[in-house]
Amino acid sequence: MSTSENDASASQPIDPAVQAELNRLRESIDNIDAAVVHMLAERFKATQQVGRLKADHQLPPADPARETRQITRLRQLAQSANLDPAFAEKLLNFIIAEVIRHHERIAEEAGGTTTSGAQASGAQASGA
Ligand SMILES: C=C(O[C@@H]1C=C(C(=O)O)C=C[C@H]1O)C(=O)O
Repeated sequence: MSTSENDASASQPIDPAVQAELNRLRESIDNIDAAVVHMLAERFKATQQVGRLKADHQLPPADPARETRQITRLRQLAQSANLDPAFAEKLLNFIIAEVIRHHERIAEEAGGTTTSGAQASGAQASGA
């Protein structure tokens, strides 16, 4: 899509008031995106520690019962925040699948088992 009518920068100038509003909203989006990145980084720091703890004590990388509780809770939070619960569930499954990969790698490096259990891939299979 090189010269599309959908490309605002390629069409006629934008009304300055509209441009100002767009800029204001985009600043807010940029701040939110930065917060999401920082919060995810903190979450992964915590999950890496969980991964090391599990590897040290020969616990499996995935905990499907915990995942089920989290998904239930997150769907409820999403609903009360007017966010699509299905989207919230997909996002959490996507993140958890990555965490489990990290835990498997940590266990492998520690010389432990890589089996994460039948439901461990449930996070991946159910939409991530
Ligand atoms: C972080 C953990 O390990 C895995 C990852 C989870 C997560 O990212 O929230 C939840 C459950 C586990 O499958 C944990 O057991 O708490």
